[in-house]
Amino acid sequence: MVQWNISVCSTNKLFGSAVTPFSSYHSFSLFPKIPNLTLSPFIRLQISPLSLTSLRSTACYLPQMASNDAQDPRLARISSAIRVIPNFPKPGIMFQDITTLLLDTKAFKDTIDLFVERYRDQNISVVAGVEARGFIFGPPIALAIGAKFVPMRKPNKLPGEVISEEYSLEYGTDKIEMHVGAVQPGERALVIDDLIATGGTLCAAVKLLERVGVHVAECACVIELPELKGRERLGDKPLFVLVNGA
Ligand SMILES: O=P(O)(O)OC[C@H]1O[C@H](OP(=O)(O)OP(=O)(O)O)[C@H](O)[C@@H]1O
Ligand SMILES: Nc1ncnc2[nH]cnc12
Repeated sequence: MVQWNISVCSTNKLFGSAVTPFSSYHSFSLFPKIPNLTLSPFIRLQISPLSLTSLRSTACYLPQMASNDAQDPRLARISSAIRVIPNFPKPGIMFQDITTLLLDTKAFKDTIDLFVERYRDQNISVVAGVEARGFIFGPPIALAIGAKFVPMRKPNKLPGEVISEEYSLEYGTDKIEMHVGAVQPGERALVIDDLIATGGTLCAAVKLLERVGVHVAECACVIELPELKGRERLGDKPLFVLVNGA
C-alpha cells in the first residue's frame, strides 16, 4: 500500500482538519503541566490510497536530556499510522481509528515504548485502562513497568461487586465500572485510554479511583482532540498525549 506524506514544521500554528476550512490555533498549552519538556508544533499532510485525507498535528515533546533541536521521529510515524474516518459513528465526527496503528508493528511498539519510558520510574502500581481501547494500550505498559492492570469497564460487564461512575461523551453518555478490591487506598495509578475528546471518560476514571483512595499520578492517551477541551475538564490532573487528532 502506498502512502504519500508531506511534513512541514511550523513555528506557532497548527492547522485543523482538511475536510473543514483551515483553522489555526496556538498549540503551546498542550503540555502545560509537564516540566522539562519543550513543545514543537508539527504539521503533516497525509494523502492515503484509502481516500482519507487529513492534516494531523503531532504534539512533540523534547526531553531536555536528549537533542533539543529535533522532535522524536517516533511521533510522526505514530501519527501517520492513525486513520481518520469522517462521519463515524455520526455525521460530523472525525473518528480517530487506532486499529491501523495496531497493524504497524513498529508504530505500535513505539507507542508503548514512549509510555513505558515516561512511566517506568514513577512508582506506579496500577495501570487503569478504560474500555475498550484502553485495554489495548494498558496491559503492555503495565507489564513493562511492573504494575497491575485494572480494567475500567462499561456497565454490567464485570462479574464481581463494582463501583461505578457516570460520564458524558462527545456522542452520548455512558458509565464505567471497576471491581471493588482491585485497587487499595494509597496506591499510585496511571489512567490510560486511546483518546481524550471531551475528557468525560478520563474524569470518570479518575473519580472512580480517587473515591477508593488511589492517587492518580497522570492520565495518558495516544490522541488528544484539543478543540474539545478535555484537558481543561481534567483540571489539575496531568495529561500526557502523543499526538493531536486530525
Ligand atoms: O473524552 P471523551 O469525550 O470522554 O471521549 C473519549 C472516549 O471515547 C472513546 O471511547 P467510546 O466511548 O467510543 O467507547 P469504545 O472505546 O468502547 O468504543 C475513546 O476510546 C475514549 O474512551
Ligand atoms: N473523534 C473520535 N474518534 C475516536 N474516538 C472518539 N471518542 C470520542 N470522540 C472520538
